[in-house]
Amino acid sequence: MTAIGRLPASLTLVGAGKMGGAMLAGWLEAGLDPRAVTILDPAPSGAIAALCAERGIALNPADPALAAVMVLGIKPQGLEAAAVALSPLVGPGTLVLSILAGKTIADLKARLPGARAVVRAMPNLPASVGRGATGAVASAEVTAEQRAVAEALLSAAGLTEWLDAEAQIDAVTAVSGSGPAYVFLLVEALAEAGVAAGLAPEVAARLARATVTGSGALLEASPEDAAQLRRNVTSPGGTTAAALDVLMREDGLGRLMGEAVAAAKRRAGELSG
Ligand SMILES: NC(=O)C1=CN([C@@H]2O[C@H](COP(=O)(O)OP(=O)(O)OC[C@H]3O[C@@H](n4cnc5c(N)ncnc54)[C@H](OP(=O)(O)O)[C@@H]3O)[C@@H](O)[C@H]2O)C=CC1
Ligand SMILES: O=C(O)[C@@H]1CCC=N1
Repeated sequence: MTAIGRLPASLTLVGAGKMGGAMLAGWLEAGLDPRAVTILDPAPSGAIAALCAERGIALNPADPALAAVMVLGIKPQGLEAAAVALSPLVGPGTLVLSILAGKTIADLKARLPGARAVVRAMPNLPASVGRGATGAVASAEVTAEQRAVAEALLSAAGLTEWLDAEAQIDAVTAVSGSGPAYVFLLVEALAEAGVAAGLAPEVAARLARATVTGSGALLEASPEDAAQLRRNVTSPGGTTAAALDVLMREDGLGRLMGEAVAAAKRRAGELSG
């Protein structure tokens, strides 16, 4: 990937776990200077420690400086405890970019009193291969320059959708933030069903995985929408129609997905505060 837009002059990543680490990889690939990055994480993984050593990224410096951008990649439940140490690192010119599920812009400002400009974003894990989907919303104080920087950072991970209202971000969390887990569960369930139908477990696992990755690739390459692609597989009176009669019945996948997304959205609301 080549440089995309206005990457920040300095960036502090707080919490370089699964999601923060994935985003960091995308930023470096997009051209962010590793010497402009500081990572704060009390127990970084071996991979992050090795990356920092290899690329000259500052890891847990004794006296971290104010940065143009502070990315919060810790768990929502850890915000309150982390905020004490982070507050002095947030100045009036700092853009706080949070990926914490549930934590509102007001929550972030309450925990980090120096924060003015806040972008609340919800990425997803395919960011680790540059194929993420992110929803984002900016506080009123975010300048055009800061928004361009946020756009560059988020777009390094893939698709970015700016939202009209912060209230929508819990729905984004429930759909695309958590969504990759639903897809991986589909692979697991399809493989298990294949075993029940008589396949060897390894064969079923390989077929299920290739079916989902192949369908994703087709969905991306095709101008047709998902419903039409589904119809393209479904021969009248054939095997797919028999399966879809089960999946599309009233209490089928649509209802289950609706309940699942509603539960995730509800949980995001519970994580606020
Ligand atoms: N995983 C995903 O697919 C997505 C996650 N998110 C959001 O990303 C955030 C992180 O999730 P995820 O990456 O899965 O979680 P991880 O546990 O993998 O990453 C969090 C990291 O933060 C570290 N950490 C804990 N406390 C502090 C602290 N005080 N200062 C600095 N670092 C700290 C953790 O260390 P330790 O392990 O030692 O606690 C860990 O390395 C969450 O808020 C989540 O809502 C958003 C979208 C998708
Ligand atoms: O499960 C979670 O809470 C986080 C947010 C979206 C994906 N993972």
